[in-house]
Amino acid sequence: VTEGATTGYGYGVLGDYKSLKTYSANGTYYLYDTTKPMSGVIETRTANYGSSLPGSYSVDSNNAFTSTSQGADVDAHYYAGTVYDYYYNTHGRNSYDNNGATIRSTVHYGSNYNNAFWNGAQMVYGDGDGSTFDPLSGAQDVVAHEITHAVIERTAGLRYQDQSGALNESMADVFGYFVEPEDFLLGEDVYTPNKSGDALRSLSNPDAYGQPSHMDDYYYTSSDNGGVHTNSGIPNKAAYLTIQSIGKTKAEKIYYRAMSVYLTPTSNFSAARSALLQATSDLYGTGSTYNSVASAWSQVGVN
Ligand SMILES: O=C(NO)[C@]12CC[C@H](CC1)C2
Ligand SMILES: [Ca+2]
Ligand SMILES: [Zn+2]
Repeated sequence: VTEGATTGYGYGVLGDYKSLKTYSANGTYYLYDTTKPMSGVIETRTANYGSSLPGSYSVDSNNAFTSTSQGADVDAHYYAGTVYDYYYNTHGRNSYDNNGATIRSTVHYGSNYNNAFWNGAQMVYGDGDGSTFDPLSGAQDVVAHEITHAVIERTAGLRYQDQSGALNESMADVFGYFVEPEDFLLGEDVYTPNKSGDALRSLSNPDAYGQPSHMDDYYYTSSDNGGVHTNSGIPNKAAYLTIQSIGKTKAEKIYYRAMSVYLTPTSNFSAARSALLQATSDLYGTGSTYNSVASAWSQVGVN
């Protein structure tokens, strides 16, 4: 009986063909990728529309994950692999813990669940209700957003409340862009499947989706941990302005260094500006690049 790493294929949430790193044992194929230079693996599971985690392995009898219900599994697995590759190839980081930890994802969580989250140990994705969301693993920027929450937990540890919480959200969105830089939108591939041209958030125009893009419009609220998904618009806009002025290649190095070296659990927006400027100085000195970062944060009212 053959056992070991295999290559299968499947169709993602949007019906797109994807090659998959699978594992074969006892005539069953698993979404279980052993090919990365990590001590762990990339594994994808299903909660089978329930809420107990981690659920059972996503399997297939012939290594062809082609049924409609397998789209969420296919994309969670494939995009987890691309996000792993991004952090390893671009920043030399080996998984979210920088020690090759297994990246575990569970899809088909709950019923018509319009959300996704990192629960401290793994990724969890709902299928959406087909109106607000398609299965959420169908968006590479969402998968990158979630895995970045895990990275943040192991680095800056930004407390999920008020300004540090909004920074946490913003860093997750910004790395969602760095991984999927085709637009400055977040979640557009799975958000409102029956409506085109919209998204969950925009880095370039936070205001288009009800987020502030300047400190003057900071939203003081007790809900959503102090509006973490609203006030993230302010650092998101600063990131957009930074990327537009110095380019993605420099920006992602600055953001990764700030996240992994300088930010702390209680960093607020002003501390983020300082962390990013310190990272910029470390990497590129205090010339035009430095001035561009400073200007971006001044333009959103953070000094
Ligand atoms: O921003 C988020 N979590 O903090 C979202 C909400 C919908 C997408 C999946 C998870 C992004
Ligand atoms: Ca996007
Ligand atoms: Zn988030």
